Amino acid sequence: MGDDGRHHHEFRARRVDGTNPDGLEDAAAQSRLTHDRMSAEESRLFPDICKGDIKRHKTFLIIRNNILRMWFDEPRVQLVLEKVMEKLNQIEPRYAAEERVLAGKVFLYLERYGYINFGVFKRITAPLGSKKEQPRVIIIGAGIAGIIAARQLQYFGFDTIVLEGRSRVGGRIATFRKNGFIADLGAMVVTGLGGNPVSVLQTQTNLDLVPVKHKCPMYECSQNVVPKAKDEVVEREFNRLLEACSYLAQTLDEDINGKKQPYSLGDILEQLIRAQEKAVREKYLQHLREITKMKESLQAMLTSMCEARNKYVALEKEYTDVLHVPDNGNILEEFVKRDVANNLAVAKGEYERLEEQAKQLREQIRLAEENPPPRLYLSVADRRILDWHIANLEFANAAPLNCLSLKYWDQDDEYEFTGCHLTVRNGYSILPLALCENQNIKLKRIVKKISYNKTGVEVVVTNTEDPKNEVPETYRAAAVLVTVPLGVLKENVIQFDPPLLEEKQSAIDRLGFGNLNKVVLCFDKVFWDSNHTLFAHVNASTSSRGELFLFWCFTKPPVLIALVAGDAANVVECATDDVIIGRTLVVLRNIFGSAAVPSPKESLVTRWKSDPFARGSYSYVAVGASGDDYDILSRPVECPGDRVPRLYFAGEHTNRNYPATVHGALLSGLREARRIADAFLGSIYEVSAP
Ligand SMILES: Cc1cc2nc3c(=O)[nH]c(=O)nc-3n(C[C@H](O)[C@H](O)[C@H](O)COP(=O)(O)OP(=O)(O)OC[C@H]3O[C@@H](n4cnc5c(N)ncnc54)[C@H](O)[C@@H]3O)c2cc1C
Repeated sequence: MGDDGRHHHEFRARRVDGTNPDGLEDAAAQSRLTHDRMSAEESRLFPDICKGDIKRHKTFLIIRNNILRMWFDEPRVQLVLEKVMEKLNQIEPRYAAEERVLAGKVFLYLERYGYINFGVFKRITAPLGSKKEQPRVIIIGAGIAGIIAARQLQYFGFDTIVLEGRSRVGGRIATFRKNGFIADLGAMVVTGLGGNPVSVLQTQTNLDLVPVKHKCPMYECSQNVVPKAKDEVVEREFNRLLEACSYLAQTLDEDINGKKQPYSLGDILEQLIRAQEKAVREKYLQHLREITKMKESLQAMLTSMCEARNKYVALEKEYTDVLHVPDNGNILEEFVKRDVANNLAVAKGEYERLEEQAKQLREQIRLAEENPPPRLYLSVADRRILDWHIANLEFANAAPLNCLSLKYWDQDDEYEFTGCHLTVRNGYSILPLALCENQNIKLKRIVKKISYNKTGVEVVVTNTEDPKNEVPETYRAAAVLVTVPLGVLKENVIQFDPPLLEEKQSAIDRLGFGNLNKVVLCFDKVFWDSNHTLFAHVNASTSSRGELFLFWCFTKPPVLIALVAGDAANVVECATDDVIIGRTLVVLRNIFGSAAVPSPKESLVTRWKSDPFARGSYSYVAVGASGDDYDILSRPVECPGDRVPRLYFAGEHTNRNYPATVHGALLSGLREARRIADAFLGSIYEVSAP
């Protein structure tokens, strides 16, 4: 998941800004495709076009980009092939039968892959799939991945049933609504709309998105506001440290004595901080040593000056004496006189030279003493601010930095969407609720066992509709799509028969599943600065850095959402609501004054780790894991000798490029719906190579 808007990764994806006049480039970029190049997936699906002449290649891209643009023009209505053909006819009336066939295939490909006709849109035609009898697919979990997959499969003509353990849909999209107050307890931020499939769903469902304002005042434990300049200096230092970590991630040899020894981001960051502290101390000591040396030189110089002065005084006396000797024209006496005068001039010159040198050295000592290098790398106050930035990163990754893989923690960075981060003012749950319409969803069905073989799948659940009489139920289908969170897979609460292969099980064990909690406080009036969407709270110690470190306030009714990240997120799991809410009010009263902060009208504390249907917040690349593990988790499972896989996996933890996010979960659902359709309906769009 992304950051809070305080510090930003560089956007590397193409900006979707509507500057190209025909909108084709934007349409491709919005679909995470390049307008003038076939993707790897397209090259695989259309080998004859990919290897064929440039003209065919161009035709493919024109058709593809135009279809995408037509979809983005009106995503509330199903885009049908007839309309596409009509449009293409206007653009290029000379298209021959060959191009028309191609257009049909491109259309089916875009639809099957979830580039068009996904989400909540008005249906115009019957399903476009094959005419064969449609098989049944069981989807486990009514989170965003499960619901979009079910919806898509239903659109393709499958008979779907969603089994959900909770009494509500949405999974980790969960909105608290009471007495007009709204607060998102799970996902809350849309990390840019450029390239994001959520932008289509926004249009379809009227999600009210508001940009996160970048300005974020930072309060110390007391009422003091951290000066902006100070915050900026420490933030720059934090980014410098991260850059150094990134450099070390590329260069550090993880092979120690022939044994793989992966590093964590946190360990290396702390080592760098310690190295900087040592370097700064070293530099300061060196400075003191240099001053001592200069002072010793000055001392030696003063001794020499003293000697020179004695010599000079003695010569002066000698000279006065020789001057008093009467001039009797004796050449020798004249010679002695001149010799003494000469020596006197030399001695005087030597004394003056030393005097000048001593003056310069004194000046050097003064300057050095007045401009010492810093004694410390970070003052106590600086370290607290740095810890705040670390907590912010721990929030984004839902894990303490010492759990994150140094090498791969940011492996998905290059897929970051463009545009500012936004929050959902009317509550994110609007999205899953809209997607659930006309879906066959069974709530309060806790899946206990999944058996699969060449004939199909069997899913055993506990029906908890009546808590006094929980009954087992069995569902059968041709295939099953498992979208339960990684945390649930890690707990082995679902028994797989036959058990999952070692490769998948070890990827489940390796990938991390973090924690992040929120404290929601609803008030009858605003007492914070309503010009800001966020304000930061700097904790007193490194160990408590993630505790209530950031407050969000963006809904109309006065609601504050405080974040608890890093190690502090797990502390929340074992404390009572009274303790946590009391602690949050103390923090707020320290910042705004006791009189200003009333008692909340409503309050709530999340405990995602203790939630049996989540077991944490979202996935991260743990020490020892890598992006490959997301791919392994996404692979379907085939029974030996079977024609199609029966067991499929979706969810944020199966999306290598977009993990830990709503859009990642959404894209994984679209991906698996396509995979199941390909397996059971056939790959209708494939063009055989010439
Ligand atoms: C606190 C928090 C903040 C977040 N913030 C953001 C954010 O700002 N932006 C963002 O993009 N993402 C954010 N995320 C991540 C985002 O919410 C998830 O990545 C996404 O919602 C996951 O969707 P999913 O369908 O993969 O899983 P889920 O939504 O977890 O769906 C899985 C479903 O499976 C069900 N289930 C579990 N076990 C069983 C069982 N045994 N039987 C039957 N059903 C079962 C669950 O009840 C659940 O409904 C946040 C998550 C959390 C927890």
